[in-house]
Amino acid sequence: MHSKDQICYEDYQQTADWLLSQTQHRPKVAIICGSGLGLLADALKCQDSFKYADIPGFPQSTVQGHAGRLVFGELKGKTCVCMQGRFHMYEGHSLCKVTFPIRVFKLLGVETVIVTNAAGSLNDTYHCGDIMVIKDHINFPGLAGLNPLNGPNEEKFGPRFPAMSGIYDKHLRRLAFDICKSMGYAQFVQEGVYCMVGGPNFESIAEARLLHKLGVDAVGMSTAPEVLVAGHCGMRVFGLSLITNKVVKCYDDTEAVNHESVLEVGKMRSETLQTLVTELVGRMDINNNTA
Ligand SMILES: O=P(O)(O)O[C@@H]1C[C@H](O)[C@@H](CO)O1
Ligand SMILES: Nc1nc2[nH]cnc2c(=O)[nH]1
Repeated sequence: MHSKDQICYEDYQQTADWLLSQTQHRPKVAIICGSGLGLLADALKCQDSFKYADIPGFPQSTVQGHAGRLVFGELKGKTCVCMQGRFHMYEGHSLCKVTFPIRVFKLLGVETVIVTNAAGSLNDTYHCGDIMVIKDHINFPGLAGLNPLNGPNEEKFGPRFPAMSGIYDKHLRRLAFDICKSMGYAQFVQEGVYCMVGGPNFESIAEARLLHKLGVDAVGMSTAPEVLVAGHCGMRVFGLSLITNKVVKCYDDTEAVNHESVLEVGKMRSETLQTLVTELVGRMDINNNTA
């Protein structure tokens, strides 16, 4: 490792080599579980799991609802790796640390990354418990210069100036909608724009109104950095937001969001999300290699 915040190619490689020496699984798909959505990992068969604390070079989860385990296993015969708990900028991690696992996944041979998160809705037609297929994002920290790709570009991963148009794979989005229709989920599945803010505070009313005016459908505190880094190294990206609350936009509204209620809605929808992700992985076009 160079300086505290600078991570070099060999650091990612060391962690990947360690994981490859500890498991026979050779994942093609990585799944990142958002707040309260860690139960997604329970669907994996033939599991090998590792606490983040035991993985050389891995950051640590500090947020309630993020177990801090990396789980390898099979979903519908496809080998996956699942992060039960992600890292957020507001925990004090640098964005290189937040996205460290993504580059490790690339070196493990992962080709598709599925990101999930808990988010508040700005779109008046959305309801608590809705699932939003992410069509695109607005990355506020990124627009302000806080970007995991800052610093010397690591050409072995990708280009200096990666495009982000079409980053959320159209084919997978369409497939997700087909699955939702056939499972009877269509009435609570939406497609929209996710916005990342830094957190850890939830939005003020003026901020909520600003996001609403900008056309944001759902707001959260994660996802965009992981998606940037996955896109930079050529991985296919699919994203889901679980709408855990409506963002307060009215000064007369006395309700206030809290993390506990976010986790509660996560629990309520965990089985549905598990089914959707399992079916999606099952119907994905990937080559499944084993060690
Ligand atoms: O990891 P995600 O983005 O799902 O977590 C969201 C944003 C905050 O970390 C937390 C707020 O309850 O949920
Ligand atoms: N920023 C933000 N993150 C969330 N995560 C879950 N709900 C919310 C919300 O309302 N705002």
